[in-house]
Amino acid sequence: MAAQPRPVPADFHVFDTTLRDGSQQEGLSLSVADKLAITALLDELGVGFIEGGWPGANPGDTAYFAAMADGAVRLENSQLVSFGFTRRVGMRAADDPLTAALRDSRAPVACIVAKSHDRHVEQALRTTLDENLAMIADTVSHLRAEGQRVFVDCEHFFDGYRENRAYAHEVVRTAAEAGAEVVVLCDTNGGMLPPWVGEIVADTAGLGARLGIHAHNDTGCAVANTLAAVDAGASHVQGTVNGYGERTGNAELISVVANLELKYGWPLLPPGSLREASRLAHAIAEVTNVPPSARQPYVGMSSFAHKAGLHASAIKVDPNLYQHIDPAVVGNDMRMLVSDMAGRANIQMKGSELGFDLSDRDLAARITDRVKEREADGYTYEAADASFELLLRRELDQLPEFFAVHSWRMYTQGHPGGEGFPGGRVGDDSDTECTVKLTARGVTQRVVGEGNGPVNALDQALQNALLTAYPVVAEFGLTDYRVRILDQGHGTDATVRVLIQTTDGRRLWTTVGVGQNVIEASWEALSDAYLYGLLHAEAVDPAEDLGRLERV
Ligand SMILES: CC(=O)SCCNC(=O)CCNC(=O)[C@H](O)C(C)(C)COP(=O)(O)OP(=O)(O)OC[C@H]1O[C@@H](n2cnc3c(N)ncnc32)[C@H](O)[C@@H]1OP(=O)(O)O
Ligand SMILES: CC(=O)C(=O)O
Repeated sequence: MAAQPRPVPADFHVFDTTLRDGSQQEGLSLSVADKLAITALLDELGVGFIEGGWPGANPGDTAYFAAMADGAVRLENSQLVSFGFTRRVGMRAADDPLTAALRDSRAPVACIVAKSHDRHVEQALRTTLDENLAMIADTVSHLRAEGQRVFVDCEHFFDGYRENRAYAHEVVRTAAEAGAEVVVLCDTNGGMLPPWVGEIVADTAGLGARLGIHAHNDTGCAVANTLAAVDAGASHVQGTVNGYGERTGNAELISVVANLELKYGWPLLPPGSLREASRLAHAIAEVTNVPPSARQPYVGMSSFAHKAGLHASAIKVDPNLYQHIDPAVVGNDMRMLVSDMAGRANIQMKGSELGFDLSDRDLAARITDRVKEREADGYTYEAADASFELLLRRELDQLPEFFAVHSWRMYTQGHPGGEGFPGGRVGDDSDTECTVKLTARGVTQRVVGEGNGPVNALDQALQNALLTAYPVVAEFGLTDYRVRILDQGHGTDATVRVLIQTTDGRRLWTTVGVGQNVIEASWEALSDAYLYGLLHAEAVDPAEDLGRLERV
């Protein structure tokens, strides 16, 4: 582990702006209820400050602060922060309704954004450099007098420093002298690199103000820039969970904190909180409805997923050989992937994860070869764990026969004005039905399913045909269906891969099918989905015969 550069600064601040800057992300929109839910999760994570939004800027944010003031979420670890800007040009802070909204929010802390780049003052604010300083001093001292702690975000600080260092420093000095507790240096356009940030923060630290850092990720360096600022003297870090934010986002706060806790050895969150980080990051993603990135450092699904055979063979001896930390420290898990890059070790470890003893070298080698053969045909097992378990059981002869399919047939008929006809209306269905003949628990049936498309009809037919023998299949439902052409350029006779995700309301599983006929590939994935679901359903015994009732 890296050497500790210096002891943790006293009263180091972890400041979350998921609800304010995070919600400036394209496609992310939070209701008041969403914001309250995320507030509770952030408080559980244990960040020091939660910037909840901009009271007075929109009714939702005003309602959120009113709800917080009414005790909608009782904060155990965090302090609520309301965001706003300096008073308007030519006005008194005491007369500015948006400044009053900060106080009325009843948040104990206000964070106000101030211009610190001379060109922005003159071109965007359209005022003089002196008036901007007066706006900062007036707003900070007014809010202090009203009883709020005040942090100042210096917008475009780094770009401003490069064009007019003296003025950028004058802004920091003015804010601090007026009573700002922290002056936060913002890389608003996100164009900085770590050495530049380090140099500018070190130079600015000479002014004596307590400094913070707020970095955007436009160069892909937001977390690195945040750490560079901390190394140079910043003792307040701002960021968002899952890196949400304007354009390419903000510094990802869990990465920042995990780096400082685990690499520098600084205890920043309450004891035990970091172990909840993966769960909380995913819970927040559920609320924002933005799919979490699998490759997100520390908390992503793939952060500790191992695919290469060489990695797996070393990990079998000691997981730390290919992992920078123990995943449990951030509440994540190591996962072994099975693919054409697997060696015996991947297969053995995945097998043991699923409860199979594959320690026999020849057996493991045979299964590895089988996986590679199937992957060469287009199957993918890293994306379809359920199909891998079925393959394994088939190889081990440990797959009970839940049902035997004798035949299936698909019938689909279009009509003018319906789907598939030029000018036809989407949603005006063609007639699609599927007939399946199968035997389950001794009962043979021929059953028809209708659907709004072939896969839906297949699913309906299979479910109807299994219901008598296994009522539990009524709980199975498709949640995702993906088709990918594997050999592009082959036109309509290309090989396709179908991935189907299924749920029984408690868990999700994915199965794969491959073929030149998309319906056949779908059938393979679908029937394996039902097979896997039955295999893991409670109290289902395929050997129990329901009587040799032939219903054909
Ligand atoms: C870098 C950041 O991300 S800071 C956060 C930015 N977030 C947001 O903008 C989201 C919320 N914003 C809003 O809802 C609106 O922009 C409001 C309510 C704040 C202001 O709305 P409006 O009054 O209609 O003004 P509009 O957005 O068009 O322009 C901003 C005004 O604020 C002024 N302004 C910009 N920065 C500052 C500042 N730091 N201090 C004071 N005034 C400022 C601009 O000069 C402009 O003034 P003008 O109305 O005289 O032209
Ligand atoms: C304040 C802020 O969000 C920024 O400068 O990026």
